[in-house]
Amino acid sequence: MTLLTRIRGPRDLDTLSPEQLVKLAAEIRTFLVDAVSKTGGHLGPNLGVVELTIALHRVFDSPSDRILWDTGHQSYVHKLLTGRQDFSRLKMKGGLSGYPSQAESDHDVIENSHASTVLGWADGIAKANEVLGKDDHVVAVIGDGALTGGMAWEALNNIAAAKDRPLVIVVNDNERSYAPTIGGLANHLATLRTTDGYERFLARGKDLLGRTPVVGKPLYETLHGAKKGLKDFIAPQGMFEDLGLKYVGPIDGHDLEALESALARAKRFNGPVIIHCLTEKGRGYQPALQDEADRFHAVGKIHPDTGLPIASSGLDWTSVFGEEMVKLGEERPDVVAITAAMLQPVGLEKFAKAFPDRVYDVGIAEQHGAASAAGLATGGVHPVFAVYATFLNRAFDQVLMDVALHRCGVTFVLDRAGITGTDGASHNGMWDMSILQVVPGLRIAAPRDADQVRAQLREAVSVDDAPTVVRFSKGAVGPAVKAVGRIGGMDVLREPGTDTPDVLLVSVGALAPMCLEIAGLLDQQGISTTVVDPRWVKPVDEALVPLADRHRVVVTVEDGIRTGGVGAAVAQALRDANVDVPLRDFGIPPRFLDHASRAELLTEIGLTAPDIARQVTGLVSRLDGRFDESAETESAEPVRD
Ligand SMILES: Cc1ncc(C[n+]2csc(CCOP(=O)(O)OP(=O)(O)O)c2C)c(N)n1
Ligand SMILES: CC(=O)[C@@H](O)[C@H](O)COP(=O)(O)O
Ligand SMILES: [Mg+2]
Repeated sequence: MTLLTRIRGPRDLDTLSPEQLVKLAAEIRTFLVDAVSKTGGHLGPNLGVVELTIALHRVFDSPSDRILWDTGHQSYVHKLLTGRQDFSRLKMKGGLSGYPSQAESDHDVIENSHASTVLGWADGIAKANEVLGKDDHVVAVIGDGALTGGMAWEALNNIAAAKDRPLVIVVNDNERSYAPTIGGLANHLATLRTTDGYERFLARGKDLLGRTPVVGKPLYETLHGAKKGLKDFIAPQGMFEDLGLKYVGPIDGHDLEALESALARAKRFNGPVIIHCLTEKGRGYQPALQDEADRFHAVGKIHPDTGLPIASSGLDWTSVFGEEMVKLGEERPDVVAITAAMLQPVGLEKFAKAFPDRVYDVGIAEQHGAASAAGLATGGVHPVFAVYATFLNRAFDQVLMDVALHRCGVTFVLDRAGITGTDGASHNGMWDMSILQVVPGLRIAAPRDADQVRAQLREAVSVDDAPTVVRFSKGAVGPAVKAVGRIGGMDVLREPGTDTPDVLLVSVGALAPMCLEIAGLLDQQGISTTVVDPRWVKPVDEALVPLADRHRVVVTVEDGIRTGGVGAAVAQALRDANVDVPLRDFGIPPRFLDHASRAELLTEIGLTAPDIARQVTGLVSRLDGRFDESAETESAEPVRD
């Protein structure tokens, strides 16, 4: 029986002595390394918040007091202390989410993994408490990386204005996002970090002066009484104080006593207060062989003792992009790159090494990244903004009104496009082909394999008067899919074998192998199919409508939301041309998908070859006047509304 197994809820922490709390922290670290090395997950961030989370749950009374986590990837310890200690299926279907989950616990609030939102939430909950006369506390934990996001400063501006509205902000400062956090804010935090902590100075002063004869005691009280002046003396006026926020720190984020003391003081403070905690990402984990540059921010399954990955994923989409970017960088001195604090995850590490002066890490600031890209293009260079598809959502207006309206030649490379799965609903890159459909002039490429990534990236950066998008999936690249012909701008992947084909199957991006499998299954039903890959899915290829007119049915298959997606755009093009051919569009339902593997989710939403072939067979049978009930069964869609 370990101390950890005795903790069934936060109040069980109250029974532990200081020595037991230190032991508990050690047990939690051992648990995290053992569990997360088996499942994969955010090992580093959680190793860094063990003491902080214990102290938070001892000082505050969750769930009546709200403890909110920015991005939520560092909430494993919070889960362990709030009754969730089965990590055997972490991030897997039916197992614990890798982020807070209201369905899992009343202790959880913010489920989405998009950074920099926690202060907005906290501001709102604090206002609601005020309206309802509730004196519950609100605590927001935000990382130094998330603090570089613009939303955080919009919220701080509001929070600082309400001097009598209690709100505790814990800055979890481990100096890194994936890599070291960039920018003026990071520099300012570094200054504060090096300042002799107010608490430490007082403690040292008390100790030093307390030891001197009587004269020492009054002097200490005098100093303590003049703490404002003292603070000015020992800590430069930080911008937080300039904003009107009480600043407490820096606090050693691994010293339980110091943490509890600071949090208890903040709890009594009748206004917004910032606790600046210094933590170490990956603390306590020094595997023999692997010194992860990103301090084990997000690991796959690893050997716990070496830190090395259990399995390599082979050639992945990200690497193909990264390699081609280096070649482009050599050929095109005007090509520059932008990342939002994710240089390595988006594949720009090699480009940065080759061209250190032509890559910009803007912090977790996608909106700024997009607006800055408009400036870069206007200034005469061609920016390639590499970003996860889901994170571009928040920069939609900048793409529309800064980049597209001004016809800027900017290329957005969207990694993790389509269903990613295990990081939960907010990480699926499922919205880009829908929301970007409405951007005038913007073109979208969906490469189907490695060769097409290389080719379409080059086509994209050759466009200097409009935004271009190249979107591809997460993980290993699928097999090369060769074209057998070309119609307009579209690659023909499979000829129908007849002059009067039944189905035109429009295959989008990485789903090409599945679309060829669908055509094979239809073949077995005597249904002839032409498979085309439009390559550029926006705008709809001019040759697609006349081609559709030569078929009985059009089918589109995309790894994106159906609503407003490629299928919808093709349907509109057919309507605009008065081509009356039935169309069935297959894609992701417009709902949030609970965490599971990509394969499990594709199966659950019916985005598989057998499911689609069955539905298309039913459609064609109906056209032939034969209706086969078994042919069309609604696919299970256990997704959350
Ligand atoms: C809008 C957005 N952009 C990018 C990411 C990817 N991301 C996840 S965690 C992380 C780093 C967060 O750094 P920090 O806030 O300091 O937390 P730490 O991991 O250091 O605890 C990033 C960039 C994200 N979750 N949300
Ligand atoms: C929390 C966050 O947004 C990232 O750390 C993300 O989880 C990484 O996703 P990948 O594992 O797909 O790179
Ligand atoms: Mg950090």
